[in-house]
Amino acid sequence: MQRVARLAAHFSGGLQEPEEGLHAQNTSAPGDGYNVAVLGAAGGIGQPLSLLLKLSSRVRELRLYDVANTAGVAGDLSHISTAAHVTAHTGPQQLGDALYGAHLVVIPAGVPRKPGMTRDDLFNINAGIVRTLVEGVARYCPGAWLAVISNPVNSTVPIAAEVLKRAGVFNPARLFGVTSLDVVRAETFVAQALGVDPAGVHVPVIGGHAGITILPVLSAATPPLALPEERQRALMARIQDAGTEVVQAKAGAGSATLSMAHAAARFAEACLRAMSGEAGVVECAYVASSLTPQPYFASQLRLGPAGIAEFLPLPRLTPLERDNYERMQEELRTSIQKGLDFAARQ
Ligand SMILES: NC(=O)C1=CN([C@@H]2O[C@H](COP(=O)(O)OP(=O)(O)OC[C@H]3O[C@@H](n4cnc5c(N)ncnc54)[C@H](O)[C@@H]3O)[C@@H](O)[C@H]2O)C=CC1
Ligand SMILES: O=C([O-])CC(=O)C(=O)O
Repeated sequence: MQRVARLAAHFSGGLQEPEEGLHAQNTSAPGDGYNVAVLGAAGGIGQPLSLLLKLSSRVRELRLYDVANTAGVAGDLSHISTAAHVTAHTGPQQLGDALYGAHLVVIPAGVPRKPGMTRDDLFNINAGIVRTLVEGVARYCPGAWLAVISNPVNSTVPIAAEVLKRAGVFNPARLFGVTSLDVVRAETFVAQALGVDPAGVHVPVIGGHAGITILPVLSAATPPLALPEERQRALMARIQDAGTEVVQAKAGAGSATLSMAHAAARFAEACLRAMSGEAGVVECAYVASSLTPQPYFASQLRLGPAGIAEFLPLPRLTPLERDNYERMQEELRTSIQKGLDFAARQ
């Protein structure tokens, strides 16, 4: 706790611009792996995500943070014979130790949907959780890459950005809303339609992470997909409603956790590969963007050692996709503004 006490004392006057040395503490690229913190690690997503990260040879330290039950999850995972060293951190007093020196922070903390709810119905609880955790990121690991899973992603990412801006440490190249599950689902359902192995399928998904803001660009799928328009519509709707499909199947016991853990682990691994200098890492994520009229938008990104290295141009859209793109604008704008308004009130 000593190192955190020192930092906490440094910032005791509130969130201030950290010293140059603090920015530097988590921007190096060590040869022996990276420190990854999972905030919300004891939850439905957090546990299987932490398991998958424990299996990654790129992870040096796996810091598990939650408000309860972290010790049990960490003790359990720590018996797995892989190199990643697992530590447990419970409650706000231990957030600093979980975050200090982290290269990548993944946030699945927050409440999930029940049947009949929209993702936006989670805003009132999750907005505050994300704000508090990102204040910790700003304070203890301001240079870390930050991947936000907590819903509603369309609003929680703008909140995270505002918190980081207020602390003077916002780096738009390193803040991501995780939309990989939409890509994973699109790949799965397109592979089923094509009758091929999903491993060889690629589908960009752009926009946001709720309902019609999820736009799978089926016309840009590889291998190409030639479906009548009615089947295309049905496939788009299935991908857009896939989260709800799981919420209903779980009947009150939560939302997607296992597929989400896989998707988040895939995204985290891509971040670590890019950090370590691997070329050609491309992922979709919801980020601060100037590709469209909305200040946040999910699109294909080339990741490099310092974060987003390039925004790939949006794929050419068919009239059906263009119509969906136009219809999503108002919902995306409203969700982003809701996040900005929340952050401004604090
Ligand atoms: N981006 C995406 O594609 C997806 C996002 N989600 C979202 O992920 C979030 C988590 O879902 P689940 O893991 O299923 O929920 P869960 O309820 O099973 O787990 C959430 C965990 O967060 C912890 N938590 C609550 N407040 C916290 C705080 N202040 N600090 C640290 N930890 C805290 C809880 O103790 C719990 O362990 C939900 O908001 C859900 O909507 C879920 C699936 C896909
Ligand atoms: O649907 C939900 O509430 C969880 C989620 O974001 C998803 O599964 O895509």
